[in-house]
Amino acid sequence: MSHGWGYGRTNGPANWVEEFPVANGPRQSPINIVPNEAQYDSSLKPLRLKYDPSNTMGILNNGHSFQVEFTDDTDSSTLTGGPVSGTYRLKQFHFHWGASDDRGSEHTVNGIKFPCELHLVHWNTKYPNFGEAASEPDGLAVVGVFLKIGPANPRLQKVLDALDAIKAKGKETTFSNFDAKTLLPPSLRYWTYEGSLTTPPLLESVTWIVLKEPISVSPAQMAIFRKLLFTEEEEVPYHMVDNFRPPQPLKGREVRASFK
Ligand SMILES: NCCOCCOCCNC(=O)c1ccc(S(N)(=O)=O)cc1
Ligand SMILES: [Zn+2]
Repeated sequence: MSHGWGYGRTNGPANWVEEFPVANGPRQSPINIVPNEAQYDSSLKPLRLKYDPSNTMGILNNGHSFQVEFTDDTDSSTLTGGPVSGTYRLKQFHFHWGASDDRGSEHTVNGIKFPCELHLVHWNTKYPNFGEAASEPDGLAVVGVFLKIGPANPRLQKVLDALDAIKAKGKETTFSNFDAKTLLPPSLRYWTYEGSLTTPPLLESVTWIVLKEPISVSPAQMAIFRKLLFTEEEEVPYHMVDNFRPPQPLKGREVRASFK
């Protein structure tokens, strides 16, 4: 690709393989989840998410999405249980969304796209830091949460209210004391499979944990996501929309369910 990767016609998901050949690898993400083909695994443990709001560091527009970042120098915000062994620390959460409510999620369920998908990114503390963990097959665990059109979500609104300050690529602002648990649905029932980062470098280091129950987002709230820009302040502005990779081949992988 002549310029950095993105979601455009010349630098989007179909082009990523040119610079990142792992794009055609055996454990790429996202995938289409077919609930009837998921194997219930009674040995899967309940997911344990413990998030400390005081770990919230800030919020950043990185030109591909926006992310809320957490300090990860202690075990105060962690994922344990579920399909993983050991302790994984929360590093950031971010979203993927569409230009309209008919698309936007990365994972799909029976081919159904949701308007938005939340990713809570955690790294395995058996490795010294996120960067090292990201290149290990058991290095990362990402919790995916679907957002479905419905009533406005007041907990999500706290995040959306910060977006005015980070409209352009590279902008970041203070954001503190946010409890990421408030973005989770009541049920933590999940599907899990071995996959990858869904953006370059597409590293095959992610244990995916996709929650079955969506959280709500209103059309007006979706419009706020779409005011963000892929571009820097002085550039010709392009709205940050359709920043999702489509589902990738399963290549024989098993998708397990934590529920019957
Ligand atoms: N710099 C040393 C190696 O860095 C590891 C690669 O990470 C580069 C930044 N990308 C991410 O952190 C990153 C994190 C999560 C997801 S996703 N959408 O799969 O949840 C995609 C990308
Ligand atoms: Zn993501």
